[in-house]
Amino acid sequence: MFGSLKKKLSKTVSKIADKIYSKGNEEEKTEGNKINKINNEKKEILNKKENELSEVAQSKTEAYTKDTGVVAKYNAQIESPSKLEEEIEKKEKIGFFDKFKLTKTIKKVLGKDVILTEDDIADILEELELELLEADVAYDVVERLVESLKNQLVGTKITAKDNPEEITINALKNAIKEILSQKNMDIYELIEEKKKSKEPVVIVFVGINGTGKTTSIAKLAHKLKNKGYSVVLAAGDTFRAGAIEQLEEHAKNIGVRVIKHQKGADSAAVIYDAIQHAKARGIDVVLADTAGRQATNINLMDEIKKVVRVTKPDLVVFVGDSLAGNDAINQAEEFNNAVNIDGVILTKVDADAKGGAALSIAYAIGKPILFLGVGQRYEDLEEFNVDWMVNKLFGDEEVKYSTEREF
Ligand SMILES: Nc1nc2c(ncn2[C@@H]2O[C@H](COP(=O)(O)OP(=O)(O)OP(=O)(O)O)[C@@H](O)[C@H]2O)c(=O)[nH]1
Repeated sequence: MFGSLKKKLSKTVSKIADKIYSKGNEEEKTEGNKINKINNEKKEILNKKENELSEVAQSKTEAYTKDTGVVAKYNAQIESPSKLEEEIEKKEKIGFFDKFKLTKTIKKVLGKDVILTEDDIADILEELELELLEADVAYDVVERLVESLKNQLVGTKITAKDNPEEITINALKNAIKEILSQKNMDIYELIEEKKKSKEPVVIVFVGINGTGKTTSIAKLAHKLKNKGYSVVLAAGDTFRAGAIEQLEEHAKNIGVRVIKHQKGADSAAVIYDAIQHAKARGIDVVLADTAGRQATNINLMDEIKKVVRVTKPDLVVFVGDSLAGNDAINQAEEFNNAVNIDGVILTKVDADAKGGAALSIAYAIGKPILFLGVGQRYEDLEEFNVDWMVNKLFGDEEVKYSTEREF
């Protein structure tokens, strides 16, 4: 899952890390040259001073040949180089502060401290932009991600003790967390809340044809039932041939009831009846299917507005097909404008190598992804949260999903 996105992000990590190392080496190389230069200069000074001193000592010796004590002093100086060096350092005022500066320079040079400039990573970020667009990540999301990466990396000091790969991965993780920072929604909390007032939670599923609404309803019913909640389904897709029978098949497999009318009946009426049924029997959750519709079809969009107006659901969930990439994002925006989506279920993520929709859809409409459809079995519905996504994108394990079909 998210295979190609994962590869693209790890490529960026290694490119930026390489840039940090090479810049550090450059600095180290430059600093290395500086050290050699300083050492050579020092050697020259030492040699010059040594010659000077020996001339002085020579002339002194001549002048004071009588006084051997003095000669011994000068000889002693020439004999002990460290003493000589001290003498020279005093003379050439290398002294403590100069020494410290020298050490400091050496420290900076040896410390490989690196501060990335915008130019250092401009090409890498440009390449990342293209790669993300290729993975169907929405343009605004790509811009936001790259901007965040730049703000975190440019101008920040990276020292020898830092690990450039770690620095870059953390910056990318932060950028992705920023993009997926929509307020999360805990469906179980909502159910517990409504149970207190003996009211069912009503969830209406909307989306275009074939995205996986009916299937996702069945998977969620399966999940809720396993968590001990009672569920009833509303066959609100009275339009598509076979939709009611498909939902009945799922209901039978999972062991829940379906409230249905005949084909062509009013969708809002079916859902309304299912709500009354749930209230009368103290059922916890009503999951309402609706007919798939193109967001561009004004009449069908008016119908879904009526369904929401009449049934007043607790949640309107948009079901998007991750394989549709940017189209899924555009559809989510259209439905959100029409009926104010509360959350998203993104289906067929198991079959979606790109992964761009998962990164973009929540950002595009400012609403959280609630679940991901990851296969064709009833348990193939993953609860979505940011850390889970980040772990999938940067974790080591290769996630393999079963290709079994249960429906
Ligand atoms: N691999 C995979 N297939 C899925 C997933 N979710 C749904 N599908 C398949 O997608 C196809 C369409 O699913 P439906 O639930 O019938 O879609 P729908 O939105 O109800 O379709 P309409 O009733 O036409 O609106 C079916 O073959 C499902 O098995 C998923 O997460 N992974």
